[in-house]
Amino acid sequence: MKRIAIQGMPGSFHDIAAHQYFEGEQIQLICCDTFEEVFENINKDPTVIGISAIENTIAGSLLHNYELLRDSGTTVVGEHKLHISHCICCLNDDSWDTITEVHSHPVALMQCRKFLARHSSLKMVEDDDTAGSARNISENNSHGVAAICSAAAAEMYGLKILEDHIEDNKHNFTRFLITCNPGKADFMRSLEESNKASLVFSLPHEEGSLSQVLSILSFYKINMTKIQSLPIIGHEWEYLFYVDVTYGSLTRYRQSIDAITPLTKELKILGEYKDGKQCE
Ligand SMILES: O=C(O)C(=O)C[C@]1(C(=O)O)C=C[C@@H](O)C=C1
Repeated sequence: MKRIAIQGMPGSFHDIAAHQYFEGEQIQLICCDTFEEVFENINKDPTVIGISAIENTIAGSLLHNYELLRDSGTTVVGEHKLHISHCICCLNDDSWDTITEVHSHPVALMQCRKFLARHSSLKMVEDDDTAGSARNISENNSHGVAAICSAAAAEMYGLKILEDHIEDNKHNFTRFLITCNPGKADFMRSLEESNKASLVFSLPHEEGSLSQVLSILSFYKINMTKIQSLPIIGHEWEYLFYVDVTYGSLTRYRQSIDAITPLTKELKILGEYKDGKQCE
């Protein structure tokens, strides 16, 4: 039985992602309130696997999770891309006329900005996760409160769906990273089958330093799929670059890493894994 730490309750999108990624396997969820707790669980017990959202196609990157990933010393061993669709739901005896508040995870609220602008009289309240918002309404019999969550979570907690598919764009996907203790990585994925890597490095403040790194990656036929810069706290105007690359040849990828290492500072490989398919 695999033990999977997620941020959120049963019925959250992390729960859905965990069950899809480990389809056909017996899993036990460790439901955490925060992403910090997810990484703490992996560090406390090396058999625990973590799943953390890292970016969404409407709301953008979950920047703090990049930092947590780097600082935790855990390794990325996989990814999962999940189609996200939200509904707004409430108690059975509530309706559009009686609800005054809407609760959800901040990233979920961001994905429904246009919908919420059309319902500007609703007070928005940020919560730990989408399913937790639904569960609270149900458990506390919260009249006048609605939740934004998946239709599955609405059903799980016995709530009535007022409107479905309320996200700003139907092409709404969240990418989740599967992380574990570095010593367990080889049990979780085969390096030979890997075709994607996540790296982080900083660069000297010199002309063309980033473009040199990118040129080398291109020379080795390494495709950069994402670049995210984040400030280095305490070093004003200096940045860490989080880069995702895909490759057809592990050898060429390794050669490219050897070639860029002297041009970068603090280069760290966060994980080498197989790219994830987009799932409904
Ligand atoms: O609240 C949930 O259901 C979650 O799983 C969290 C989360 C996130 O962290 O981005 C996951 C996927 C969606 O993008 C919205 C929220």
